[in-house]
Amino acid sequence: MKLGFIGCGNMAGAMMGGIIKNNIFKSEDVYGSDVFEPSRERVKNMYGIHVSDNNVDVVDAVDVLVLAVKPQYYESVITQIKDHVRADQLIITIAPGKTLSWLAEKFGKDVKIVRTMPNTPALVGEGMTGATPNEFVTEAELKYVCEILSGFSKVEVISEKLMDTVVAVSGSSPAYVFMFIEAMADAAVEQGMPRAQAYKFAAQAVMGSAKMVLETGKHPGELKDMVCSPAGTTIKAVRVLEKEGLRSAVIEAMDACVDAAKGM
Ligand SMILES: NC(=O)C1=CN([C@@H]2O[C@H](COP(=O)(O)OP(=O)(O)OC[C@H]3O[C@@H](n4cnc5c(N)ncnc54)[C@H](O)[C@@H]3O)[C@@H](O)[C@H]2O)C=CC1
Ligand SMILES: O=C(O)[C@@H]1CCC=N1
Repeated sequence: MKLGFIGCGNMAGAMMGGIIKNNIFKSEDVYGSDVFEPSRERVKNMYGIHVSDNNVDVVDAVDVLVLAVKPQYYESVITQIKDHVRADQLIITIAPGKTLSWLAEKFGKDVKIVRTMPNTPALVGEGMTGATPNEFVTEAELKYVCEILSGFSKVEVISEKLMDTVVAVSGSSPAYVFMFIEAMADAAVEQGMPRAQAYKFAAQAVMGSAKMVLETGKHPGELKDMVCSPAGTTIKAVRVLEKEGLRSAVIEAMDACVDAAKGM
């Protein structure tokens, strides 16, 4: 089997890395096309894949095709490739807002599509992906696509109506987490800690906390309570975070993210 990417930017690169490292595909079986030469050179040098400036070359060469361009280029790319897409090919999309019905209309024929939303922690093998198939994808094909996605992430098959939520809670959320880490590190630097060390402390605390949620199965509130000693340091910080509206800020930010996804 051969895998192709149209668009070889940040997200495609992160996906390729995990897929090749975990031997889901060998580099000689991975193809990528991009209009921008530095993008092509980057993935060629990093992963040793075949690259081309012609999207149709990639469509013709592969069994599974990932559309990894920005949402605003989806329509022109689909127009360019639709006559070359074969009925037995699997198409994976990664753009927010591009629904299965929108995609079906643009392809104008029966095409097997799995709509997904990955995230950039794929780059370090810790991605999270939501996936939803259209009616032409068999159970075995969906399982196969999930195996590919597992090369760089955990995978959940979800109903399409939750896809905009997945954009907010995992597609975009690494950006909010990076801001949180940056803010904690700024505070530590203010207190006198060297910056590199501050990032290490803050990032490891976030990673360990996330692992506790995933591995203990305990409610996040219970885990928070375990940190808050009576009359201790943490509860003072928690009080300020509540006063400054941390929860509300996060919820409003994610509502804005969902609205933006719906508008694409
Ligand atoms: N960056 C992220 O965290 C995530 C991105 N996505 C989605 O992944 C897709 C790609 O995003 P990024 O990788 O971040 O963007 P990017 O800008 O890093 O990469 C897109 C690539 O597509 C190329 N390109 C543009 N027009 C093209 C065309 N007509 N034919 C071939 N290549 C073309 C560009 O030269 C660029 O290298 C988008 O739909 C985005 O919404 C999804 C989840 C997370
Ligand atoms: O910001 C964006 O539009 C893309 C989709 C999810 C993450 N990045």
